[in-house]
Amino acid sequence: MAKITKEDALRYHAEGRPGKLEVATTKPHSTQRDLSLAYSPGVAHPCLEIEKNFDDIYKYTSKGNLVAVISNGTAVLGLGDIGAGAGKPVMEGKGFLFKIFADIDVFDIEIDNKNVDAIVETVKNIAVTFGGINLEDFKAPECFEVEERLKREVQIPLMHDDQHGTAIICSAGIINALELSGKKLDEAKIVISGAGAAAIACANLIISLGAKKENMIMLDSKGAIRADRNDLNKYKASFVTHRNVRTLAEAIAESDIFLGLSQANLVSKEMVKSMAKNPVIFAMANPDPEIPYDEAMSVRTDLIMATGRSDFPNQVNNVLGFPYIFRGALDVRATCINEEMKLAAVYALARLAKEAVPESVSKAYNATNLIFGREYIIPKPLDPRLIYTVAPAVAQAAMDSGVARKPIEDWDQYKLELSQRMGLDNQLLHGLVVRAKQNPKKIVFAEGNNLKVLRAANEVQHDGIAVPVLLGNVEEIKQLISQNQFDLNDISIIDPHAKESDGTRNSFAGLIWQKRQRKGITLEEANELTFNRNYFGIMMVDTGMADAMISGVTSHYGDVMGPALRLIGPKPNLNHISSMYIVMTKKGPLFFADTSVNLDPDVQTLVETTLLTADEVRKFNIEPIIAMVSYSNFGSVKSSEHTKALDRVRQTIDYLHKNHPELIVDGEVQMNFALNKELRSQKFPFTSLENRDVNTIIFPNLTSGNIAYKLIQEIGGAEAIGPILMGMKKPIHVVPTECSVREIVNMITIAVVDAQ
Ligand SMILES: NC(=O)C1=CN([C@@H]2O[C@H](COP(=O)(O)OP(=O)(O)OC[C@H]3O[C@@H](n4cnc5c(N)ncnc54)[C@H](OP(=O)(O)O)[C@@H]3O)[C@@H](O)[C@H]2O)C=CC1
Ligand SMILES: CC(=O)C(=O)O
Ligand SMILES: [Mg+2]
Repeated sequence: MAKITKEDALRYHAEGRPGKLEVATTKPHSTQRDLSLAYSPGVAHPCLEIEKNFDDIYKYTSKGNLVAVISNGTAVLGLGDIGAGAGKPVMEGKGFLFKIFADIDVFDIEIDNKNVDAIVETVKNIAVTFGGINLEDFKAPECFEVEERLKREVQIPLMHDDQHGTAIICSAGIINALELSGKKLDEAKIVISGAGAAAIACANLIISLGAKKENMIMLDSKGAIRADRNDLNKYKASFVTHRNVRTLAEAIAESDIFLGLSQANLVSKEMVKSMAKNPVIFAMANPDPEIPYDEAMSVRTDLIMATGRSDFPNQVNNVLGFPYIFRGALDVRATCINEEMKLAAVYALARLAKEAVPESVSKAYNATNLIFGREYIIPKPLDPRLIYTVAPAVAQAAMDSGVARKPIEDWDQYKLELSQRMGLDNQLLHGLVVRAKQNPKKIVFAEGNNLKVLRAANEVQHDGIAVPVLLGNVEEIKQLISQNQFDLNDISIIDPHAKESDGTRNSFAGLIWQKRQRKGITLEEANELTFNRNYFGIMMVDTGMADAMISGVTSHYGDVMGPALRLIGPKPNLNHISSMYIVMTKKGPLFFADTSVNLDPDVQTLVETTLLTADEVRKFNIEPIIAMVSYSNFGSVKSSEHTKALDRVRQTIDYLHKNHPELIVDGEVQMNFALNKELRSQKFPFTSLENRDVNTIIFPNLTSGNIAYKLIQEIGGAEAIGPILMGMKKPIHVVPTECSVREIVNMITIAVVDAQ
């Protein structure tokens, strides 16, 4: 990552609207009526309802999703006591992270006061506004009393994040680091630099996970916390060491773990060298760690190193926790954030780091090595799974420990809602996944040795969506599986070139020859073709050894489609096959056809495409409302020798209106009139589309269909799933070479549902 300069950071904050947050409205406000509803007189009604029943505040106001990030600026990052106003960029930053990672709205509140009574009184008095309270960057020891007292005063989730958020992430990282270094927490010698908010909380949480207090040495700005010191507050005093050490250099020698929650540049290379074998260093001071990552790593190779920084591996930062801890707590309307909820977050994070990383995360970090190991012990902040992994774990723990006032009943639905909040998913795909899981089918992957394909196979097998069969060299595939730590040990792998496949290949060769002997193919040629994995996979589907095939990541479209058409071909009543893309727009899914097969369709092909598409759309439990688009509206362009494509559309519509009156289809219509029903019904009120939302678009030819879906994918940012081949006797699907793992997974899901 390129280095960030002071100028970059200042410009980022100053340009445009200064700061990083604004307030947005959530209700219509374009008419006088809207204003009367939003404010006086309409607003009086929700006020009176809340007066009658306080819980209605969650129904009629933003309280349930609103968190206060509150600070007095006394321990801002590792910058120290810089004052309430100077801390505001950090608090706005925290609001920013709450929003982007968990869709939680934040007001940042800076309290210009260091007096504990005044702080407690202020927070207590404003708590009614909020669903939760995140205390931030209050220094120790005052922070402990502030939090303890406020927890008694308010009945909403409240947490001092520098204490507990940090402790949760640090503990998850420590669990995984020790697993890799082969050490036990209850035997580990631990040095903690810092005896403030974060340090004390981290020490306490790892103790509750098994670490021994007697194996710890804690240091503050004056050196080791020893029994002979008379300047210790009660929190520090509980960590006194009886070993005869005073300095960090003495304490760190032969230790197993160093936790830094103090200040930059306190640890030297010599100190790193002096640690025990396979040491773990978490230098978490911000913005600069106790020792820079590179410096520590240059000293020894057996070190597992983490910092609070995003520009090095293993960022231990509380951003991995607070958005999701509060999300889970708010969603069950918890009365507090208790120990059970914190531990649930620890284990959820530690577990997640061991799961295969989605391709989107590797891409976001431009990394190929995000595999559980020394350089990846903790999930990455941009991992989209965090929200639906950590938040439900916290919510469940709140319910189990009896502090949830609004328990979650349908966990699948809750996880879907979490994904939807973040725009990660939509109803249609979720419905398909549920259906696929009910009856997972055997899917053969022609390109079993491709990493993207393997990742997709790993995901669908793990999620129970499909039973993958991989084609390719067994040794090569097994090596890729183990290198990438995919959970695919029991997967079936078939190598068409292997001796064991001879029998299957011979029978496929015979079948191919039977099908193609009058098309000039000899038995020898047929035999040769069976070594090709696309032919082999197609024949597996043809003979029922698999339910569907996916290929295309490394093959040309024609190299898969050609043999598929020749060997399997269209269903008996059809002359053509056709293809469809599902384009996921903000307004819901749109079905586009034909996008990939028929270049210049005649009327019969257009009719078949429309009927096939209608059938396919119904499979998603959606009634197709079909517009046949063109550059003309219902006859506005006169027919001539230059309007052949348009005339074919018109003839198709005539045919469908006569022969399929049950189908809701009309045209020819321009795209804007197709998609905008108000516009359409004003100008063309006579159409059989009536005042309906069109969800299916039939294009006059492949050129326009293909351009349209790619345009909306690139410029509109819509996700597109396809091409879904329609009309084949058996399902064969060809994904585009540039497709992502997510697109392959989507395609497999559809293939499974198609094959059910
Ligand atoms: N990575 C992450 O996610 C997080 C990192 N942090 C970082 O942890 C650090 C501490 O934050 P926080 O606990 O909130 O702040 P506090 O002010 O509560 O604590 C700071 C502690 O650091 C100690 N300290 C200062 N100088 C030294 C020194 N030379 N040697 C040893 N200890 C020293 C202080 O000692 P004394 O008691 O004597 O003053 C104090 O105990 C900050 O750098 C912060 O950025 C915090 C939260 C999250
Ligand atoms: C990350 C954070 O909260 C801190 O450094 O204070
Ligand atoms: Mg902080």
